[in-house]
Amino acid sequence: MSTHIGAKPGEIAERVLMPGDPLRAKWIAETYLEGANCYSTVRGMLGFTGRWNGVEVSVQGSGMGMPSASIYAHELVNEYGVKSLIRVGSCGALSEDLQLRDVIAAIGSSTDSNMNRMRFDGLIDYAPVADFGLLRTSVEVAERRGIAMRVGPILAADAFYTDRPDLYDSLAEYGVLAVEMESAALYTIAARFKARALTLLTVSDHIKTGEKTTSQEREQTFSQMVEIALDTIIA
Ligand SMILES: O=P(O)(O)O[C@H]1O[C@H](CO)[C@@H](O)[C@H]1O
Ligand SMILES: O=c1cc[nH]c(=O)[nH]1
Repeated sequence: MSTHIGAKPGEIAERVLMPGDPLRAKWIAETYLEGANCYSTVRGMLGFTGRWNGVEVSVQGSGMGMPSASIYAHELVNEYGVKSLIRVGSCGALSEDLQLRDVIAAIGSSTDSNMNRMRFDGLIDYAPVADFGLLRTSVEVAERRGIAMRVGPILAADAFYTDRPDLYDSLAEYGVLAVEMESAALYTIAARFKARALTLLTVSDHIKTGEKTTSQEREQTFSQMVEIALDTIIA
């Protein structure tokens, strides 16, 4: 086992879905994966492996925020040989034309995190981006399934509760669709260690209108996003 994941060697598939919420991981495993087995309960951050259409897929909770997600992405890739990671998360919509439950594929992720500034000595504003192959496949899968998925840039923020909503308005003017809390770190770690990563999101909150889904809905009802992610990761 690694420091934060209790799986034995070989228990985690090369293809992993990563929700922040460990109970969303459990719901995905129980709802979609054939023969799902729980390989880790360390810190309650559940992980499961099963099969989707005959292909081994794992689902690993990653917690909230970039420090937590970085730990899981780093250990999955470096200690368990994971090659493809698709985050399946919730987000707050910044763009007026998004509705609750819309699905987004994040082509790139701006961030207010300091992690990459430290990586590049504050000299480079590194641009974390999705793996093009996974992104292209997810678009094809969404089209095939008749799901109107939006593709665009998002923000990965350190804080869920912001003191600077004005910055969200500015970002929306620059085409940023939504805010979540992990994708910039996920894309950076995948790039650094030669893995593929994509973030898919479902709009759980609307920052402009104040509409929101319940915690139970965030845990157990984002099925369109999960189905796109599963078909994409085995393609
Ligand atoms: O629903 P998950 O995947 O946890 O994602 C979003 O929800 C959490 C905040 O409620 C943050 O982790 C954010 O990125
Ligand atoms: O980070 C997040 C996730 C969901 N909803 C938000 O408003 N922010």
